[in-house]
Amino acid sequence: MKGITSSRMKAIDENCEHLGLKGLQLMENAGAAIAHEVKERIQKGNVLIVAGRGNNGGDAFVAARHLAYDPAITVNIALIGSASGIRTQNSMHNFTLLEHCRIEGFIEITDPQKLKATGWLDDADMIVDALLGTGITGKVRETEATVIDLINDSKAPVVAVDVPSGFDPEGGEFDRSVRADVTLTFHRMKKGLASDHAKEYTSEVKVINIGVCEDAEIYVGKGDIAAFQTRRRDSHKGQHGRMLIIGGGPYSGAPALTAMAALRTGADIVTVAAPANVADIIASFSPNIIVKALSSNILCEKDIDTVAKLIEGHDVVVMGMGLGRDERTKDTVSKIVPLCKKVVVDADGLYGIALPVPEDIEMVITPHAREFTALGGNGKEDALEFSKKNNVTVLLKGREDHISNGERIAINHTGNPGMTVGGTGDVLAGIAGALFAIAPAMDAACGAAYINGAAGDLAFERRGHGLLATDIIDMITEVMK
Ligand SMILES: NC(=O)C1=CN([C@@H]2O[C@H](COP(=O)(O)OP(=O)(O)OC[C@H]3O[C@@H](n4cnc5c(N)ncnc54)[C@H](O)[C@@H]3O)[C@@H](O)[C@H]2O)[C@@H](O)CC1
Ligand SMILES: [K+]
Repeated sequence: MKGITSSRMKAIDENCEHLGLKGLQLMENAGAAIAHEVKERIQKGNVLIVAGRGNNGGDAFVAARHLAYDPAITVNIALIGSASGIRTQNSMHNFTLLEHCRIEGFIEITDPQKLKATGWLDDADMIVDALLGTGITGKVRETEATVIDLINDSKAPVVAVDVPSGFDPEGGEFDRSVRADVTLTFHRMKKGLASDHAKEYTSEVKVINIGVCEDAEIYVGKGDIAAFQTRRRDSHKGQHGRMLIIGGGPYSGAPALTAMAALRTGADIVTVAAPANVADIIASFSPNIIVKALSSNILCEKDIDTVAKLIEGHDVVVMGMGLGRDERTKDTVSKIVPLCKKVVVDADGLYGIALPVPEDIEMVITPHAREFTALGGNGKEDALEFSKKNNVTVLLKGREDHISNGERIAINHTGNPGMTVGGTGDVLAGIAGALFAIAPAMDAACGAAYINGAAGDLAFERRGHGLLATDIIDMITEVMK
């Protein structure tokens, strides 16, 4: 069973919130399921809840409330850190409710020895491990590290909440982890829990339905762009994407639109490699665009060395807009693809690519229905099948956009009929490239479809059916605020 990443889970949670399903409701279901599991395993006795200060701990506070109502069960709670340090509203809400419940003992732990001294670890018939969930970052720090060791030293069986604390939900290296007797993970299997080495820490993994709305998963929503809306304070130049556009020749506006859209999406550096006849025109659109002139009036084989050097200095290539369909250009496009690690192909570029895409290249394509058909995707074959068969992430544009990486399909509903004007596809490719420079292909394609459509909807509010591609670019920052 394949699992999902923590960021994907976060996006689903946030989409639920925007649909009106509160995180508090999901937390209630998660906590109730933990309590249910504990009671399945012990009918009476002492339960020790070890909680951290994030939502993972919040789930356990809910479980504590449910368990404390049972007269046969005694609940002790060890909170790592202090109550004032509880980081989320939902967790704090559920913590506060415990004042009105029959909790036997409560202690704030800043020194792990204090937990040892309570004797709770020895007396427990069951431990609920809710120190760290999908919010873990980096190596486990103190006090948590020693508390994990203490839980592992205890003889009591352990129910892990979402993931065993310390375990990397993404499947990467980790320093230490709780060894659980059962792991209750919420909504979907997490990527790390599905890995080969996981079982030693998780034992049996039960995937618990916590009532997520299906639409939050199928439709692209605000949650899908949340990860692109924040930046670390210590960010440095270039860290948010260097993008190379290969476009222009017969046309000059298209690559300029792509470049401006990418910059407004947050790309740090955007370079356009364009045929000599249009290079100066593209540069004249904006001083923010770096332009490199190619050898002649169309992209051709002579340009490959220049392009290869440029590719090395960029995270992602976006290719196709305004290139035209000269046979020499199509042939050159096909020779450039193998030089790329990450590439978005749009418009005329789609006529130069060979499918399936080799394993070591990550490609996003952004065809409309006619281009999709030209690539061999027939109307009946949906984006999912096509994507799987051809090792490519597809963003199939239409009244609703269908996006797939061969594993799942997402549908985007933002956008409006005003966006049939020329240039909107170039804008979309620019947004997709900027996001792909810093994120996995599927996340980038979903985010781009949403942002492009939502910016188009804002442009429509102001301009109606007379909206222009440049109006959409102007609205990108509003959507991403
Ligand atoms: N709507 C939602 O967001 C839902 C979230 N759920 C729960 O929420 C969890 C995720 O919650 P959060 O994002 O608040 O994160 P967590 O509760 O997993 O962890 C965050 C806390 O851990 C600390 N921390 C992070 N890395 C650390 C390290 N290496 N060493 C020591 N401390 C560290 C942080 O300072 C923070 O206090 C899930 O695992 C799940 O249990 C569930 O309630 C279901 C609904
Ligand atoms: K946990």
